Amino acid sequence: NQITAISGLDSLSRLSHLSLASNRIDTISNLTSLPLKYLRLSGNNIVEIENLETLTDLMVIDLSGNQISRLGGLCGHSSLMEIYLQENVVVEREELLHLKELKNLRVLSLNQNPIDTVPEYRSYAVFHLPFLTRLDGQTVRIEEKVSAVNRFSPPLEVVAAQDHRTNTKLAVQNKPASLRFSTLTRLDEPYPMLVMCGPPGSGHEQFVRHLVDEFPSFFGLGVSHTTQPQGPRQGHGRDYYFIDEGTFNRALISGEFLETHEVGGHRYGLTMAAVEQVAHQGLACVTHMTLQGVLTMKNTHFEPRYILTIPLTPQVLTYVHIMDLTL
Ligand SMILES: Nc1ncnc2c1ncn2[C@@H]1O[C@H](COP(=O)(O)OP(=O)(O)OP(=O)(O)O)[C@@H](O)[C@H]1O
Repeated sequence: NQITAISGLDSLSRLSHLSLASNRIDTISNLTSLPLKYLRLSGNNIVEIENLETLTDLMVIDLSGNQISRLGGLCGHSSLMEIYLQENVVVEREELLHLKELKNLRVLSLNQNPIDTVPEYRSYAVFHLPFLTRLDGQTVRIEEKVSAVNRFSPPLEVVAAQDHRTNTKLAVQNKPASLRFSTLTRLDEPYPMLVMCGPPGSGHEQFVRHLVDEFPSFFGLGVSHTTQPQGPRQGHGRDYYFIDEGTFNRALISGEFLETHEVGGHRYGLTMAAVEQVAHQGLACVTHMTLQGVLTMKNTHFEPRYILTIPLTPQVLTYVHIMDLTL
């Protein structure tokens, strides 16, 4: 039809299905008093999803074929099960975050929107809207859900495996083979190495330092490289090798690292050379790292002993629980 505005429906106090598709409506209005469950406004000129706050029973909304770019107006509609928004102008994938709280949402269509071409859009949607069963007309497969989680919130094992794969590949490709002191030990007796780990603030770093100070004829510190700025009490080559992002990347690409990890926006990595430097002195290498670093080390040919330190404060115990420790 040629309807340009919604009006005259106020008295329909039992109206649950309404279709005003293929008209010339540009604003959603005058629906607030209706107990709508199904609302079809496809093929209009609507720019904004608005004035729907009171439609708390809404289960299906079809706004396909409009000019909509933002999804904020759908937030809070917890009874919504199906949203049709194909052929609109949604660009930003962050718009999907407005739908995160819609726990009953099973079907979402956003095909033929610019968002369609945003890299990893589907995976992003599947990750943030885990209850969806159909997205853009296709069933959401369990494999997609798993790979979306691995992409956007990967379990430590996955991060560690990827880290190990990268470092091993680069080391094999870009580093000449050389005789290593750490591998000159007998086959039945691998190079002795100790890795301390624990949640932030657990004191594993001080523990390592005490070990090296008290038993200098047995332990040597495997000093990691980091992009974190050097603190006033920290020594270059003693606590860490403090390097910038570019130097870290070059070392990574040339296959220097056994493992790398990012903590709090800073990067950390233990190089083969750092271990070799200790092995060369006939000492056992002791070092400290995060849990993911440990999991990467477990993929290497080294067979360190691992010690986990956990201060028994409630915050740290929560952290340990979150990390799902399976050392
Ligand atoms: N090569 C590495 N790989 C992975 N993690 C590392 C590596 N080197 C250091 N880390 C870890 O990075 C984290 C941050 O290091 P940082 O020196 O900032 O310690 P911190 O903030 O003082 O924390 P803590 O109190 O746990 O020592 C620590 O848990 C440290 O063990």
